[in-house]
Amino acid sequence: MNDPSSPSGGETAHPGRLVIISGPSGAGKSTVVKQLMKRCDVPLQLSVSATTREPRPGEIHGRDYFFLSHEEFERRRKLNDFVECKQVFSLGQWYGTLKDQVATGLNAGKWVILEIDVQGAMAVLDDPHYRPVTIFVHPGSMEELERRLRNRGTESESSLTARLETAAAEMQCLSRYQYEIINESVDNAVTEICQILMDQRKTTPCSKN
Ligand SMILES: Nc1nc2c(ncn2[C@@H]2O[C@H](COP(=O)(O)OP(=O)(O)O)[C@@H](O)[C@H]2O)c(=O)[nH]1
Ligand SMILES: Nc1ncnc2c1ncn2[C@@H]1O[C@H](COP(=O)(O)OP(=O)(O)O)[C@@H](O)[C@H]1O
Repeated sequence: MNDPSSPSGGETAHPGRLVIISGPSGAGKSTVVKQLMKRCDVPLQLSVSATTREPRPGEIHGRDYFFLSHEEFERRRKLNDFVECKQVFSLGQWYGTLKDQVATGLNAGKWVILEIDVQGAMAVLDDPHYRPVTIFVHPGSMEELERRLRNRGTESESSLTARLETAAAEMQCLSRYQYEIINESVDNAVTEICQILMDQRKTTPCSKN
């Protein structure tokens, strides 16, 4: 997946860009993005979101999310620290994209990946300041989605139900995205997304430096 248009060893004169990856909880977004970061020859940075939900076993503060109390999240919301923030599920948990994560990446010429829900994606699209590449990832059927969420073993029955209900609504927004990826095989999904980013990079005008 080397980019022949890259002038020298990956360091390019291309400016950074936002890449939104949305899709139902359990679609495989995190799995695909982790592989994408390793395999794709585009300078990527994953934006670490803030959330009020509890960490899952193995999740690390600052790597997977910034895990904040409701009070701290609200304080940062009032300080206008978020590009967008939403209460994603009917479980009362908040999620938000931090401005400093996005700014640091874009200023360094990175393609900054936002793994965010549909409402968050629409909020970013409404802001003329950003021209994100938008990608919707789903597993092909609701039955497969439920199987993946159950196999992951991270959700209570009520959380699982909320995620499946939200998923049905999110699928209605597929047409708002530029690209649809059906994540049947992780390898194929990664290859397809990487190709999209490399193609987009060729058409993104070069910056002055
Ligand atoms: N709007 C918004 N949604 C987010 C953000 N970070 C994560 N999400 C979304 O919140 C939902 C739940 O994420 P999470 O609790 O990690 O569950 P998972 O997607 O099943 O692993 C997913 O749809 C994420 O894409 C964010 O910063 N903003
Ligand atoms: N293509 C795939 N085929 C089968 N299982 C998958 C695939 N992609 C991801 N998974 C599994 O599905 C579950 C949900 O994936 P995850 O990356 O956590 O989804 P999301 O970030 O969209 O919530 C995980 O257990 C993961 O290992």
